[in-house]
Amino acid sequence: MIETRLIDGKAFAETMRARLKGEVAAFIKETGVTPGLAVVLVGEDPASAVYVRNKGKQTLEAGMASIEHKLPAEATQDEVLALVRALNADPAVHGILVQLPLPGHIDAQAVLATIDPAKDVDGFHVVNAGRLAVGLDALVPCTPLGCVMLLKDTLGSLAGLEAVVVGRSNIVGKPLAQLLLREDCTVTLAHSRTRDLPAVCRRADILIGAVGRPEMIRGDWIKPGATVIDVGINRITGADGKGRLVGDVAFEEAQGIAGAITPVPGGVGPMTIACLLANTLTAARRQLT
Ligand SMILES: Nc1nc2c(c(=O)[nH]1)N[C@@H](CN(C=O)c1ccc(C(=O)N[C@@H](CCC(=O)O)C(=O)O)cc1)CN2
Repeated sequence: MIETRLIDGKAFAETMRARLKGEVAAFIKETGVTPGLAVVLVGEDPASAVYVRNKGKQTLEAGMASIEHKLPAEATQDEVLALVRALNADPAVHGILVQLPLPGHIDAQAVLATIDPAKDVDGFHVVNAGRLAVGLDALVPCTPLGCVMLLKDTLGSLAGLEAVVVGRSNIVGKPLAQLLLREDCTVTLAHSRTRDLPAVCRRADILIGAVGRPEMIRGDWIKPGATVIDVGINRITGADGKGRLVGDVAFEEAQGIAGAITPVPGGVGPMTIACLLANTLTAARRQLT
């Protein structure tokens, strides 16, 4: 029986944030400029409100400036676009993030396309997605970046490994596939229409669940010894009537089969904000040179 190792994203992210704090202080000393991150929240989605609050808190703890803009759920598309344009023009703002999901009446693609690519610390603008795809320097989406950091910390070189990413979203699946290609993995991007998904997953040395379906990936879909990264954060009600968070992978079933696995919570999630802070410092550096 394999002893499954836990990949502690929470501890990794804490170490990363402590290192960043030192780098931010050195940057401020050298340039006299404090990196600024502006976060835009539209509406009252409770989970989004928590993420935005945590982003603001961790931005300040890292020694950067945090600028929060909260718009009501009824805000119009023009109002959101006008705010993004004002942030593009503000020299004190080096990173801009519009919290997703946006209310249904707002065209998220149009909003993301309005963010200055140099300030696009989420890496969602088509310019950054395109630059990543062709191997140029880009601001890279935070969750996929965090996944690759955890993988490299766990496995060392990823070259030649079979990676299967389950989920083809623009914010996780597609950029993660690009990043894994950049690490010389052989990448399969699987999705809801993939034929015989369990068999495809069983080929993976690296298996990534990024599909947003609670515990869809079962223990017997995992190749013995594989490294499993669970991006899913699903709120479910347990048999006891209490709410809890589960990932896209059946965590208990994976024990004794996977070589290593990220938990939910405490795995990939904390890496998202740590990578956002790293991207903000990168964006500030690039804007000053
Ligand atoms: N503009 C963006 N919107 C969204 C992104 C994003 O990267 N950019 N990602 C998610 C939400 N998100 C950050 O925004 C995020 C999700 C989860 C966590 C996290 O630390 N999760 C904890 C559990 C927290 C909980 O109890 O709910 C964990 O996994 O341990 C941080 C950030 C969608 N929107």
